[in-house]
Amino acid sequence: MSAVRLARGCSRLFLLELEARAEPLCFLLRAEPSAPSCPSSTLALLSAFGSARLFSLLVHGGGRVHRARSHAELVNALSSRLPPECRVLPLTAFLPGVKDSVTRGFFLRDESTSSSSTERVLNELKQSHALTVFSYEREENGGGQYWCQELWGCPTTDTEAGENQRLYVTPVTAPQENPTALHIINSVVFYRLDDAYQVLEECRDIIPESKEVLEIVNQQLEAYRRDIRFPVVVIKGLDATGKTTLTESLQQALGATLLKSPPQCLAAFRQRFDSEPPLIRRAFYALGNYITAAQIARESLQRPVIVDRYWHSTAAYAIATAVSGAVEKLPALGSEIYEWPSDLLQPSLVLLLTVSPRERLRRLQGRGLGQTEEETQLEVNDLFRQKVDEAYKRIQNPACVTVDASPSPDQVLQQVLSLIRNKCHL
Ligand SMILES: Nc1ncnc2c1ncn2[C@@H]1O[C@H](COP(=O)(O)OP(=O)(O)OP(=O)(O)O)[C@@H](O)[C@H]1O
Ligand SMILES: Nc1ccn([C@H]2C[C@H](O)[C@@H](COP(=O)(O)O)O2)c(=O)n1
Repeated sequence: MSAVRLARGCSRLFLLELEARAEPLCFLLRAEPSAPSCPSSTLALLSAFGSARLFSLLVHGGGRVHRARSHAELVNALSSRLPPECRVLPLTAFLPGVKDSVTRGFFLRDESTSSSSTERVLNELKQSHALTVFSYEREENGGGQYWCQELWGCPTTDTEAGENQRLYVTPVTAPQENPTALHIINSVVFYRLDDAYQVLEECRDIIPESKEVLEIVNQQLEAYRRDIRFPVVVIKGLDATGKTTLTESLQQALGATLLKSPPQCLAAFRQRFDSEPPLIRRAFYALGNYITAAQIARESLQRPVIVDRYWHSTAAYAIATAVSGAVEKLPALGSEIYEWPSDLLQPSLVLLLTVSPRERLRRLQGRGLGQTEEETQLEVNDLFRQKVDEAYKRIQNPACVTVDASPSPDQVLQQVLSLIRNKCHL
C-alpha cells in the first residue's frame, strides 16, 4: 500500500459504497494527474460520477463523541432537507491498516435542475456542524480526462493541511482489509472494559446519565473476578426465539441463578442510550456485560448460572448494523473482530437458539409486545437477521453451540439439559 502515500495530506483512501455494486469504489487523491492503475475502477468511477454535481462531506473536529453525534444528525438532516434528486451515499476515508484513521462521511450525487437548494443546505450544515465539503469537477489534461477534488465553500480552521488544494481523483483497487473492520474495533465493538468506559467518560458533559452509569459500573466491579466455580451457560438468539421461556425453565430445573445482560441496574438508562449513535450505544451495552460478568462471578460461587444474552449479543447486533449490504460483506471468520474480550469472564457454554424465520414471526406476532427499532428492522429485513445470525456463529473463544428451538418448550428444555450435562458435567 506504499502507493497510497504519494503526496502530503493526500494519502487517505476514499471508499464509496455504491448501491448497485457489490464492491465499493475506491480512490485516492494525488497532486498530479496520473495514469489509472486500475482501468475497471476508472470506468466505474466515470459511470458513478456521471454528469451530476458531486460533493463529499467529512465530519471533522471535536472528539470522537462529537463526531459520532454529528454524523448521526447529518444522516437525518441530509435525508430530510436535500432535494429528492440528490442521492446520498456512504463514504469512508481511511489510511489502510491504521485502526483509528477511519472517518465516515457522505457522497452526494446531485441531479436536481438547480444547484441552489443543495448548496443552501450544504452551507447551512457547514454553519451548524464541523464539516469539510469537497466538490468534484471534470478536467481535460494532456489528452486525458480526470476528476479533480477541491474544497467547497469557505475553508474552516480545522481543515487538514493539503485539503484545500486541487487534487486528482485516482481510482485504485480496494485494499483487502476493508475499513469496516478497522472501524468496528473500539468504535462499534469493545474488547476491553477500559475502552468502553472511556467512551462514557467522554460523554459526561453531553449525556449526564453517563456519570450515573459509570458510578454503577464502579460499584459493581469493585471486586471483579473472572473465575467461576459452578457452570455458567449463556443463551442467545434473535428476539422471540424462546430465550426467556428456556432460561426460566433452566433456572428451575437446575436450581440456577438467572442473570441478564444488560443487567437490571441499567434498565432505567437503556432507552436513553438506545437513542445515541453506535459508538455511545454499544459502549453502554459493553459496560452492561462487565456488570453481568461481576454478578456471574459472585453467583457462580454458590450455584450454576444461566445468562440471558451476553457479549455475543452485543457484538453480533453491532457488527450486523455496522456492515452494510450482503452477508458476504461481513469480515471473514477468524477476523479479530469476532474475538472474545480478554478481560471479560468467559462462560462454560454458549447456546444459540435458532428457529425458522416463519416460526419466529409467528411467535413475535403471538406475543404482540412493543419492539425496539432494531427488532422491527429484524422483522422487515431478512438480510439483517441473517447477518446477526452469521455474526453469532463466527464469534470465537467461546464459540456457540446451535440449538434448534423449533420443537415444543419442553423438548427444547430436555435437549438443552442434556447438552449442559454433557458439556458441563452437571
Ligand atoms: N419452544 C417454543 N415453542 C413454541 N412457542 C414458544 C417456544 N418458546 C417460546 N415460545 C413462545 O414464543 C414467544 C417468544 O418467546 P420468548 O419471550 O421466550 O422469546 P425471547 O427470545 O425471550 O424474546 P425476546 O428476546 O424478544 O425477549 C412467547 O410467546 C413464547 O411463549
Ligand atoms: N447483551 C446485550 C443485549 C442486547 N443488546 C442490544 C442489541 C439490540 O440492539 C437490542 C436487542 O435486545 P432486546 O430488545 O431484544 O432486549 O439490545 C446488546 O447490545 N447486548
